[in-house]
Amino acid sequence: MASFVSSSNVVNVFNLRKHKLQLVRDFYSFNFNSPIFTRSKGRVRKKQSSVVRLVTTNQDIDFTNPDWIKHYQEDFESRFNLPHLRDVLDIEPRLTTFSLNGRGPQIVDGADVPEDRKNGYVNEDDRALLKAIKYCSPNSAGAECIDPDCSWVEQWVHRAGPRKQIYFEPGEVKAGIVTCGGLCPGLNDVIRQIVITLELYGVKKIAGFQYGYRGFFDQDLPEIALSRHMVQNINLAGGSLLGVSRGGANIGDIVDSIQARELDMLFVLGGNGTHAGANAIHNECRRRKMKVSVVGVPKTIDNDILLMDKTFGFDTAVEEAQRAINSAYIEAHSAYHGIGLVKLMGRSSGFIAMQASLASGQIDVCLIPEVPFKFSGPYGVLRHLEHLIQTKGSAVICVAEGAGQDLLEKSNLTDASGNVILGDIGVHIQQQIKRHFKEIGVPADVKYIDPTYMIRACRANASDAILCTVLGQNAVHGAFAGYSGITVGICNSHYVYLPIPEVISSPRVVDPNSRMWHRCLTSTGQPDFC
Ligand SMILES: Nc1ncnc2c1ncn2[C@@H]1O[C@H](COP(=O)(O)OP(=O)(O)OP(=O)(O)O)[C@@H](O)[C@H]1O
Ligand SMILES: O=P(O)(O)OC[C@H]1O[C@](O)(CO)[C@@H](O)[C@@H]1O
Ligand SMILES: [Mg+2]
Repeated sequence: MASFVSSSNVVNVFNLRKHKLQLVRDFYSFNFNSPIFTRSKGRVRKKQSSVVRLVTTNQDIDFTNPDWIKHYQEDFESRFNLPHLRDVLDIEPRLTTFSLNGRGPQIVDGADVPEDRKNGYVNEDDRALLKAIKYCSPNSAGAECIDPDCSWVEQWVHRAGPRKQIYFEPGEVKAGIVTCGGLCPGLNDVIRQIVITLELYGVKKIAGFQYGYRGFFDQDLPEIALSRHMVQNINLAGGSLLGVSRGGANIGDIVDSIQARELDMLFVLGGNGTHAGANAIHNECRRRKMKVSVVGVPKTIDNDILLMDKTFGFDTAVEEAQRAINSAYIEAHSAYHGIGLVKLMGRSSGFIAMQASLASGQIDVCLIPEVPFKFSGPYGVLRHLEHLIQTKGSAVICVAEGAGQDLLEKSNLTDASGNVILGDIGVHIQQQIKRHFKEIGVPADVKYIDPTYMIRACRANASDAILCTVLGQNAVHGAFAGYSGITVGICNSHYVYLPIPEVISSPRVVDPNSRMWHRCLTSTGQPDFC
């Protein structure tokens, strides 16, 4: 069976549930020998009455149907429709208690909204455009096309922000916050902002759950009562006030615990795994007809959540990674035939390695999981290193932890959450380089730096701190608006709400055909290692 497209942004488009449209890799990588295309005056055209073959679905997109865009958009709209408590519960909204004037008096139940505050709320029907580029052809750099003619198809997603109508009585709300997975700069900023915004609505009971989902069932981990006073300065330090953990998420037990603790809202900060858990919690609450809003805030240093411009902590990680790269450069540059090697995080996505390489300008070779490479042989990395040593006298390599796993022995080991434990590509490369230069009789001074935990234990930089602030506020606005099973994000520079399944069906990855990867290659000057 054909595999799916690996470009994250194309995956978004085709990241479809059972009855949805799905296209196959060979279609989207434009296999021009495919029976569905013909060539005409150098342009690729689809053959008349061609219907793109679809996998795992009974439904095809027939691009010869003049209404296909309309159907596509209807389908898109239904996929991105936000799950709401109203869908399963008979509940009425009330006027918000959230004052747009910050410290101004809160609007009391039944009172008229003062004139000066009427225009500041986000309407439920407000939308933001997910994609901003119209590609002329599938051959345009980084093209994300739906049909072979790259037709312009508007894709609208829901705008985030405070609504005028809310679905909870703030004074009666008990809200919970939990942070799961690995650390990420900015976790404390988000916790802080959620607490502050909840209090602005008038919420008095805010519970922090300790060490990820474990905090819901481990009797030795009591809830932490959170208040503005308590979280005021937590953003000044990295880590998570609440602690994090992997594994141990039994959804039934967690929902029992939510029920027993009478939670009305749950804010879940975490990556793909955490969001899968949050969505399962949302579904179980829904099945039990519980009035609980479950809202995610994507936390992934790897930046591997679909559709989003970036996730919080990523910028900070890149900035920190540059320091390691700079050290590697100085070591390599100062040594006789110095080779600096830096391994950065990125299990399946090379964003940190790519961006840090671009930012530093000191990298000669950047290796990421999305782009296979040969290490030895005439077109391999080792041969290029020989060339760099001959011509420049030194070289610096940046490798993402998930890169080149095919060169290592598979361990089949997994961590507590079921994530595959990867082989150490950094150590492997270091050994290979040392051995190779010894074999060819050329001296090489290899210095290996692994700043893995240093880049994620630090506090958020300014741009991440702002992102965290907005995401934290929007998470609370989303819960009060009655949404559940959603997450917050920044898409195409606008803040939006997205249904969880749409952002976690696969990890977001670097598109090897994207402008950004090409810019990285321009910067490093590396050849294709294959
Ligand atoms: N498919 C799933 N369904 C329910 N819970 C899950 C699922 N996958 C992971 N979890 C739970 O979510 C929590 C976090 O998962 P994981 O360790 O994979 O981190 P993550 O959220 O992906 O963050 P990171 O980016 O740091 O890897 C764990 O407690 C794990 O048990
Ligand atoms: O050692 P830990 O805490 O499991 O985290 C390591 C993992 O965390 C990640 O940064 C994701 O958060 C991966 O890139 C990395 O493999
Ligand atoms: Mg994960």
